[in-house]
Amino acid sequence: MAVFKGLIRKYWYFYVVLGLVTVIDITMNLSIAWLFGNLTETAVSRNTAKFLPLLYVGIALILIMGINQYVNGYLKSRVSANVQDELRTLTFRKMLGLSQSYYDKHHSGDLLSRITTDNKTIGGALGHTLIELIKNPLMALCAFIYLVIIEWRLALISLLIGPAILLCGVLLGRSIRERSTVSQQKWGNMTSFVQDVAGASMIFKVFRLESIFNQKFSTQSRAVREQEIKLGTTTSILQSLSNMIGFSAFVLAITYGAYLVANDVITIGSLMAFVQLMNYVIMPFTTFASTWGELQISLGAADRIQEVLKEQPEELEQQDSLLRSNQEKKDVHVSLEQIDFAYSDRKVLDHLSIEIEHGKFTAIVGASGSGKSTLFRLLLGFYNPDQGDIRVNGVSYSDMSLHEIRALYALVPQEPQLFTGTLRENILYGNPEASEEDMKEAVVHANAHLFIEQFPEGLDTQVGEKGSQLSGGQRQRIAIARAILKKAPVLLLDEATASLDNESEQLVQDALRQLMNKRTTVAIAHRLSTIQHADKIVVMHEGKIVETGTHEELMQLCGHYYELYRTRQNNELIEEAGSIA
Ligand SMILES: Nc1ncnc2c1ncn2[C@@H]1O[C@H](COP(=O)(O)OP(=O)(O)OP(=O)(O)O)[C@@H](O)[C@H]1O
Repeated sequence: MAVFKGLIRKYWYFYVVLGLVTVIDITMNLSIAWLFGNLTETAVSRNTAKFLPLLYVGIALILIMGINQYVNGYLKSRVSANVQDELRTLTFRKMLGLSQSYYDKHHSGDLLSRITTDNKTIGGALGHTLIELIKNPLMALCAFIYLVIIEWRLALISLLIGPAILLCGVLLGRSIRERSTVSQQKWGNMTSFVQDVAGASMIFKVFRLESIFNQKFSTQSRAVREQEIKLGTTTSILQSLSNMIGFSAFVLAITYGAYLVANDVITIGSLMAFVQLMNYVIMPFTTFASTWGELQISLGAADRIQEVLKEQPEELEQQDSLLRSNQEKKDVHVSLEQIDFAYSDRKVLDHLSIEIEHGKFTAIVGASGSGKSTLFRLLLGFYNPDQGDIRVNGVSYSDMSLHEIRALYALVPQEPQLFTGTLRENILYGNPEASEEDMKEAVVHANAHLFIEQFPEGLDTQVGEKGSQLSGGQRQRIAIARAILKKAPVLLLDEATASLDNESEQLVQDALRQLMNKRTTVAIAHRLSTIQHADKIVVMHEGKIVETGTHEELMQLCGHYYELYRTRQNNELIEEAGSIA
């Protein structure tokens, strides 16, 4: 509801004009009823002189009605488009500010369906349904007053239908809203599934998952269908009850009207005007069912958008940051002190302490699931430690804003994560204000110029969805160029070369060496051959640090690192032999 109220307040002036247009519309409708009555009276009294003036009045009424309806339609679609734009932008902005834990728990497809389908429903409601809900009772009231003037006994019959139809609406409205919310949730699940599958075409083709996915999709689509049928059933019951009540009142009133004409209580002209007016009284009530249903559906959609809007965003800015005033950001020393961290109740990091020294290369190694990526997530401020502290040049993360924390790092993730658009756009995401020279320098340092020069459109080449039109090594080098351009004091590398062949790896390694040169670097490494020259290697095991030292020191210990090194070296040799063969 809060979503609705805010938007109505914002576009109040549209609603005022629409209110005026509605009043003109009602006046025109009542005038048509008056015209019918008069024309009939003229015909009965054979007063042909009145025909022409009445015809002119009719033409004028039709013209005014036409213009008014155009203004009405235009304003409604404008409100609807404005509301949708506003809400979409608001939800998207909110989405960008959501915490990492929100993204961990919610599927992106569900967010997509809220921003698109739910948003459209709300736009329709605020542009159309709401006006109808105001116009219809007003129309019924005015027509009713006119009816009272013509014949109060007939008017009383029409009065019966209002409360009866409203009662049905109230009784069935809640069920419509609930069913539509469930239906939208199921739509969200289905959209998420389609998004997953469409983004993994190579996997479903290679693993021949077509029939399994077909089955899964059919199940989800059926679930949507069944929910929509349930929703349709309830709205149809409401619709048919309203129609039955409305038409019963109509038949009753016409019969009684005919009786009054037969007994010369009212004229035939009054009966004609009455029939028209009765339509205006009944129609709002019969259409009330569908408009009320639409409103309930849009309230369900508003609930789903409200759920996102009321999520607590990350606080990116913070007043009085100690780091800003204290330190020269380029010389960064990061200390992780006795960090404990758990996802829900599963402890992942246990009393973890690491010193990330300025200008040094720190490598993190350890078995899969030992908590290396989680450590990065904490460094980037995606999660707060449950215990312990992270300090930058002695300043605690709790005294820094998230903007400042994230400004400290450039990240080359394991999956390069490019965005649809050109190479240039993707590289500039590292620093949108960078000059053309800086960008080109970053491209050269990342060894990306070697392949970009071969593309006819150079930096303006489209990369495709998530960079699908580039090779793995090319994507990595674009991600490295993006990281170089950020010129952040600390570089985080997450197994950046793990999935590449030897040639690509060599190019990427060269690029990384450029990037790491004299820069504080933390790298998660699977290929231990790439970190032998690291200033410090931290070995993690089940969330704890079990060894720290240089490659030589750790090899002499003959402990975890030694074992890891031997196992991985064997694997790398096997891989190399495989690639040579
Ligand atoms: N968002 C999450 N919610 C709940 N548990 C998670 C989440 N992310 C990771 N985990 C769990 O935390 C543990 C550590 O995961 P993490 O990704 O940090 O390990 P890792 O050392 O980087 O592994 P790998 O080398 O395989 O990438 C794992 O047991 C994993 O299942």
